[in-house]
Parts: sequence; structure tokens; C-alpha cells
Amino acid sequence: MCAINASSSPPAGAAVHGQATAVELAGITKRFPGVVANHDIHLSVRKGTVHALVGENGAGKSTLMKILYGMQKPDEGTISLDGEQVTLHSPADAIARGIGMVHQHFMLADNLTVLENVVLGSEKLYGIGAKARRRIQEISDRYGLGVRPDVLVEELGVAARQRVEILKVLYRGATTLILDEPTAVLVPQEVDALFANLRELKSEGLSVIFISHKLGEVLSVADEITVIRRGTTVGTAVPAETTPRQLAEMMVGSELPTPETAESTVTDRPVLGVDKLRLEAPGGKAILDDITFTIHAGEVLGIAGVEGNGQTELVDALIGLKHADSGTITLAGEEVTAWPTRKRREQGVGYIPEDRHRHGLLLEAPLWENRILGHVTEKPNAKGVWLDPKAAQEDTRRIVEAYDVRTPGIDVTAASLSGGNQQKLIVGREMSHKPRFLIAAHPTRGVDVGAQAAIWDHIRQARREGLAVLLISADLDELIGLSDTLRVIYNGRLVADADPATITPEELGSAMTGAATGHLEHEETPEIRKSPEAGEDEAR
Ligand SMILES: Nc1ncnc2c1ncn2[C@@H]1O[C@H](COP(=O)(O)OP(=O)(O)OP(=O)(O)O)[C@@H](O)[C@H]1O
Repeated sequence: MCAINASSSPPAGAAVHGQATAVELAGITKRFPGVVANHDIHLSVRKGTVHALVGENGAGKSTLMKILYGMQKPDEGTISLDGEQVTLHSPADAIARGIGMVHQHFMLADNLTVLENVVLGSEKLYGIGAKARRRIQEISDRYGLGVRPDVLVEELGVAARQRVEILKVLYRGATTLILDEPTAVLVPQEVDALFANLRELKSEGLSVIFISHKLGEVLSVADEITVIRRGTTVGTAVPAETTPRQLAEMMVGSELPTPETAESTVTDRPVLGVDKLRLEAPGGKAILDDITFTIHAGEVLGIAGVEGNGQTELVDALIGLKHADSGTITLAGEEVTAWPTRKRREQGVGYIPEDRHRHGLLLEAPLWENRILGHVTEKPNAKGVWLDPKAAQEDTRRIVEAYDVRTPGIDVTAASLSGGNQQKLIVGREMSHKPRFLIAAHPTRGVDVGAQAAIWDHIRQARREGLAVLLISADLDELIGLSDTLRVIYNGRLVADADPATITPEELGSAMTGAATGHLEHEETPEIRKSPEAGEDEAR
């Protein structure tokens, strides 16, 4: 039976299940123009536990956490920390009271050392020298974070950077850590290592609020789960008695989708050809080298890799944001290597960027203007050489409807949408132009299980109609499920390939750390792998 209880809030500071309460949010309401982001929300986090917060896109999770982190003021409701009711005026206030936030997008300066990053802005605590170094080492040892104070951050892989972010908030005295989708960028082995770190934190009496759309992970790491839907608390669940399916049903009222694609639609018509592509950094060092592949009509080619191994540069080269130092790119038989981005777009290249804020949206512009972005000269946005705002607005309404973008209208700014809804808008815009080749970088990052299923369906449908797709995703289930062909990128080279029909996420994750090359064979008993730490330092 699913242990989901309609939530009711105990009085502030009351012990729940015999343990003291670290954070108590009671009756929180927050309104934005046209939207009630939080309506009478209750959240009670016990000390020494991992408390997951789940809910569909736009449910109100980030808003609630911004309130707890002092970034936004609630219109109604109270916040109690360790049983004491508080008013938080700013993040500095929240930090001073033991709340730490680890953002999904890391906020570290690459050219500084770990120590410099950690002490930045907190010099008053332990200075900037030996005392600070000792404190960092102490925290690292205590929670098994494996952080080395004198390493440059640019030398660290994604998982190690995340541990630095965690250490940074602990250094400032956090006793409750908010982790916003912390596993989105990690391979399976790194997820296991993170969860081990979280268990260490718990055992020392710290609390963690864990936001995620990955319900399997939520069930494996959380002690308690609060589900919010359309801005209000639906209830709490206990993982031992709840399945992912039940959780998904609570969140979005539907079953868990699967990315698996039964039938192959791969044709022998090449759409995109990349031959011996090489891209160099300013000093002449290769960022991409000897990249060769072909994607046919109806084929999804998945690129697996730990972030930072050349995926971003490969996408930049394909869309025309960076130009190759040597090698060629061919689109439908025509060489496009020197073409600018706009010309490639007009020839049918769709682009779902990995960084939706930098390359996907104009955050301060209304939704309908964002619908035009990247497609100014195409229908329905343009009539001859003129923009056609009316047609663009109408089409934006259609996309909002078809992709279930939760918004009070098309005149609100993109910044006011929740992260997942921003992503749905971009996917809708790109798919609407019926591209012949789609670059899909993390197409479902940050979207809930329902929207994920819808995006997978749109991609599958277009693939049946002949779309060629380059898929980059840190979600290995998605990558394996959607791809017809899989290649592994490591240090700027395609080092291995795998059959998505047989490979497991663990085997692929292991190859991504550079542990295997050539054709990856599925093994009944997975081989002994390198530890995540060892792999990741090399896999930059
Ligand atoms: N600054 C803002 N101005 C206007 N509306 C906002 C603002 N911030 C959030 N909203 C709206 O509040 C609602 C809740 O958004 P929130 O970002 O909290 O959702 P979420 O649960 O974190 O979603 P996701 O899983 O997509 O990140 C959404 O309808 C969103 O559009």
C-alpha cells in the first residue's frame, strides 16, 4: 500500500516520529501576477533526514525553496527553524540561520582554487589561509567529500565540483541543505557516491531537502517525500511503501513513461555527415578531434559522456556557433562547414540547447517573442521580409496548448515560467519548424515525468517521419531508450560505441569515465569498475 497521507502540519518545533523538526513551513502562500505559485503549503523536515520535494513542472517547488532561502517573501504563512519562528529577509539571513542552497547550475569560479572558491565572501569565518584550509579539510574528511583545497576548480569534473558546492555551504555552517536536482548531471556511479555523502550528512544530524524529477532516485535516498501539485501540498509519502508509479500518479495523475522505442525507423538516407572534425582551443590544443559519424533520416544518434568532454563544443560546431579548424560537416548532401548559424537553421536544423537561459530564451521578453527567436525569417513568424507578430502569437498559443506549457498567457516573460515549462516552450518551438536534423541537448532536463513522456513522443513521431536526431543526455535511461546508435565521447574523441538494445546504464556510465573503448559488449555480470573519483578526474 502506498503510504501517502494528506498533509497536516504539526505545531512548529514539534517532534515528528520521535525526531525534532529542522524546518517547518506552514500555510505558505505566494502569488505572482496571474499565478498562485504556492497555496497553503506545508512542509515539515525532520532533523537528520533526507526529505524529497517532488511535483510536476510549475508545481511550486522552486518558489517554496526561494522562500526558505530568503530570496522571496511569502504572502502568507510562517517559517520555523529549529522550532523558532523566523522572518528571512535575504539569503544572507537564511545562511546565518543554517540554510544552505546548492544550485543546479554550479556557481564556482573556474580559475580559482577550491579554497579560494570556498572562502570567497566568507573570509571573516576562518580567514583565507591555513585556518581556512584546515577547516575545509576537516569538513571534507568528516563527510567523506574527498575535496582537495588547493586544486584549481577548472581541473575538476562535474561530481567533484558538486562536492565543492556542498562543502561551501557546510563551511558557512549550513545544517539544512537544499539540493536542486543534484543528480541531473551525474552518471549512475556518481549518483551512488552522492547518496553516500548524503547519508554521512544525515548521520551527523544534518537535514537535506532534495528536489528531483527522478522518482526512482527519490525513493532510494529519501526518508520522507512531500508531493506538491499545482501549488499545494498533496501529501507525504514514505519510500518503503511507495512505488515510482504511485508517486508519478500523485504528481501528475498518470503512469510512469518509458523512453523505450520499440521499432527502428532508421533509413539509409544520410542527413548529417561529420568527417574528421577538429576544433582547437586558442593555444592549439584539440577540444574535439577526429570526430566522424553519420546520422540517417529516422535515426537517433545518442552521445554519452561525462559533462565537459567536448559535447558542448560538438553542438556549437554543428549549429555554427564555433567553426571547425579542420574536417567537414554535411547536411543533406551539401557541405555546410563554413555556413553561419542562421543559414543552417533555415536549412532545417533544429536546436534544443543545453543552456536554455544563454542560448534558448530571451528571459525578459514575452513568450511569443521567444517563439520567434532563432526563426525570424521563417513562417509563421515572417511574412515576406516582415515579422508577423499576430501569426507568431497565435502559434505561441498553439505551442502552449500542445506542449502543456503552464502559463497565465503568452505575454508574460519567459523568466516567469518555471524551469520545466521554459524547456517545454523551447522544445515546442523547435519541433514546430519540422526540422530535418535536430540537435537535442538534454531535451527533458528539468521536466516532470508527464512532460518527459510528451517530449519523447514528439521526438519519436518526428523520427518516424524521417527526422535525424543528435541526442545528448545525462539521463542514461533516456539516452539508451531513445537512441538507435550510441557513441561515447571522452576527452573530445568518440572512443566507443554501444548497442542500445543490450547495454545497461551502469555499463555505459562506466565507459563514460574512460574505462572502455571500442565496441562495448553487454556483460551478464558487469566488470569491476573504477571508482567514480578515479574516473572523473580523468574524464574532464
Ligand atoms: N518571478 C515569477 N514571476 C511570475 N511567476 C512566477 C515567478 N516565479 C515562478 N512563477 C510561477 O509560479 C509557478 C511555480 O513555479 P516554480 O518555479 O516554483 O515551479 P517548480 O515546481 O519549481 O517547477 P519546475 O519543476 O519546472 O522547476 C509557475 O506557474 C511559475 O510560472
